[in-house]
Amino acid sequence: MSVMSSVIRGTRRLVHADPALFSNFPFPAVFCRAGSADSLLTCQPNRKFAFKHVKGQKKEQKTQKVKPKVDKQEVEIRQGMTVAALAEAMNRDFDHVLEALLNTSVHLDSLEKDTVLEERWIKEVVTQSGMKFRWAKLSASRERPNRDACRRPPADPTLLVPRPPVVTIMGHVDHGKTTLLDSLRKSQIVSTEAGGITQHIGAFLVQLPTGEKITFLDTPGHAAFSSMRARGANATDIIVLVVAADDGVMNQTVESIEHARRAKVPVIVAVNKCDKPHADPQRVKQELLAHDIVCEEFGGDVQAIHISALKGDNLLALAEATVALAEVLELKAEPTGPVEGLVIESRTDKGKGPVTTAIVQRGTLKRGCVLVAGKSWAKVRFLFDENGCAVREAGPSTVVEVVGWKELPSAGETILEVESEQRAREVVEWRSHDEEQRKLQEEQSAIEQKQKLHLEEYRREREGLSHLSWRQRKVALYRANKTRFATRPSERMQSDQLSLPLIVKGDVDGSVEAILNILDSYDAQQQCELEVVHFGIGDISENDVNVAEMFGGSIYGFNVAANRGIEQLAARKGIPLRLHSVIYKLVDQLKEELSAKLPPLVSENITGEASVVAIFDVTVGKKKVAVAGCRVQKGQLDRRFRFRLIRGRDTVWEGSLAAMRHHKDDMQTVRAGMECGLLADGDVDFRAGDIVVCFEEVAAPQVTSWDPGF
Ligand SMILES: Nc1nc2c(ncn2[C@@H]2O[C@H](COP(=O)(O)OP(=O)(O)OP(=O)(O)O)[C@@H](O)[C@H]2O)c(=O)[nH]1
Repeated sequence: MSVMSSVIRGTRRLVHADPALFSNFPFPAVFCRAGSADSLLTCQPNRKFAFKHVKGQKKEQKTQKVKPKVDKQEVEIRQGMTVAALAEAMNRDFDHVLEALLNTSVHLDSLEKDTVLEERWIKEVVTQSGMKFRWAKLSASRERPNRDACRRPPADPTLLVPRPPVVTIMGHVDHGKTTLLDSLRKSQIVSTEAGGITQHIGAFLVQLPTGEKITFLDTPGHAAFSSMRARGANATDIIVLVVAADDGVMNQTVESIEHARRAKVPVIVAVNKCDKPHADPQRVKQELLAHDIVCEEFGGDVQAIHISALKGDNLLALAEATVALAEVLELKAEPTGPVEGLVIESRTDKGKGPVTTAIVQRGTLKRGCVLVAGKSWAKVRFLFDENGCAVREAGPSTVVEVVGWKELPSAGETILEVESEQRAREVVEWRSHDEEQRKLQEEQSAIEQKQKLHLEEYRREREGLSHLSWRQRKVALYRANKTRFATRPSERMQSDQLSLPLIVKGDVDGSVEAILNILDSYDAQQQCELEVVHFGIGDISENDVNVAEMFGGSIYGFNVAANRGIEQLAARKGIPLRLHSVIYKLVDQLKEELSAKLPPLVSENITGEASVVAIFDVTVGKKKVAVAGCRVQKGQLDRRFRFRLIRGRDTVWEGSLAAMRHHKDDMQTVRAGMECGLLADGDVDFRAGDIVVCFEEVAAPQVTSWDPGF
């Protein structure tokens, strides 16, 4: 129960009080009647209540005014303190802070232990409690010396050695990227993929008969994974743009060209499916001109190789073109010194723990190296190549799986080698601190903004109540706020607004990111709110089910499993558990779930129209009522349906009929060309010349207006 409500409900009864009487007390005071004697109940900082007789005690009050100052308790305060932190700093409890804010504009019932308080309220609580505040030496901690790790300056050119190109294959869905990668590494990935869509970034090394090497990154083709592709492009030296010769330039072909341009990466065109009867490689090259990809035969510098990924035709020519371009680019890196690289993908492996696919960009990665990436660090325990074989080291342009991370770094993070575990901890700690400070500042300004709005609202509310006494005003405000309290997060489920809280789980970081990116496009909040309350990597856990239960939400998993126990738990709690391995099926089901939440759409089906020809008065019981004599002009009138009376452009009545007759017979339906008498259910002022429309109300299921684009 809130402090305010406990006050009003009489736990501490309010009687009239003159504020001047207790202006000297360190804490808001309230009067109450204790037994028969009028007593003043003051709430002292130590939260013990002291009773003092009011009658004839002016002398005593005067004495109090000149009381020598006692040493006030000092409270260390800082920006962004939560209610709990302030209470702890004051050595008081949560209720004490609430009570200190009782007569302020702060909405007490919206305060939780972890609510961040505005600076002036922190000060208010301290001074109201008869204490004094001292700013904590926050600035010292905020201005901590930067202990971050960063990339080294460019290497001395004499230390650089040639390195293999890192190549990303991009292109429109189904144009043959996976088949091309598959042919290049002679494996069978395409047949094992769920739904035929590549799900995460892998990588492998191709060696030409002449000894040159190429590192290929395997980038998913589906639209949902575009951020993953963009990341691939950023780690890449060359992009092989696959365009199907029978299909030509499509949306994602253009998107891939844009990625390449943004990342300033040169392109080689692989005109694929040239074995098909309707293949037209010339058309592809012409269409590419419109996107500033000018192939060599049109006088440009972009190589275009005609291939058949399926049959393996001309793949060597493609590889040779890649190596030739790499030579022009003079790709070099420094193989010594601290390692620098990039996380291409990250996932949690049941046996190995947090694992990343990483591309080495500088230095040579070895077992035992200490790495940092984002806010996690690793002492490299194992390195594996694309075939799952353990390797001792990985030089520039090599992609390896790194095992040994303490936490899972995110895809796209920079990997940097540091000298020791201690240094890694220091970097991670600094980054966490830095992020925390930044978050705090953002939160603080958001809170201040919110509180400003609250204050304005509060002032507006008070303006209307200025004629009331202090006590009446409090009661009125309390009553007015009751409705607002009813929509606190915990009670929001009772509000009219439809909502679908979601828990999203995925196998790898990139999958979760892809799903969240799709959810970002959700724009049907006015129909049903969609709120991701929790997301993460890994199989569905008991915690996920509990969170879903708490929020009344559904769990969506992508490429993850739920064991029998979890399934049973979810079923017992009535939590929808939706597991998918194909992204568009997941989205389809989400759209279905959203649509199912919407109320049916009621539409009107007009069945007939009649014109009012004359009005007759008939007696029903003792009452005279008007019957409209009509001629049906179109369709038919049906007594069971609803009717509308139209005069000129206005609708003057809408409702049901009490009776519909043809001559003396009660009719269920009356068709076009027939005459009938209509008696409305209720008083209706029919007039000759009015139009009567009969319509049926049809309820149809509503479909969410959200269109994620596939
Ligand atoms: N005839 C012919 N078919 C091909 C060729 N390359 C790919 N295909 C077929 O085209 C279809 C799509 O190929 P994928 O390799 O899955 O295409 P993708 O671009 O990787 O597709 P996503 O992973 O969905 O982005 C498959 O049925 C392949 O067998 C080719 O050179 N010739």
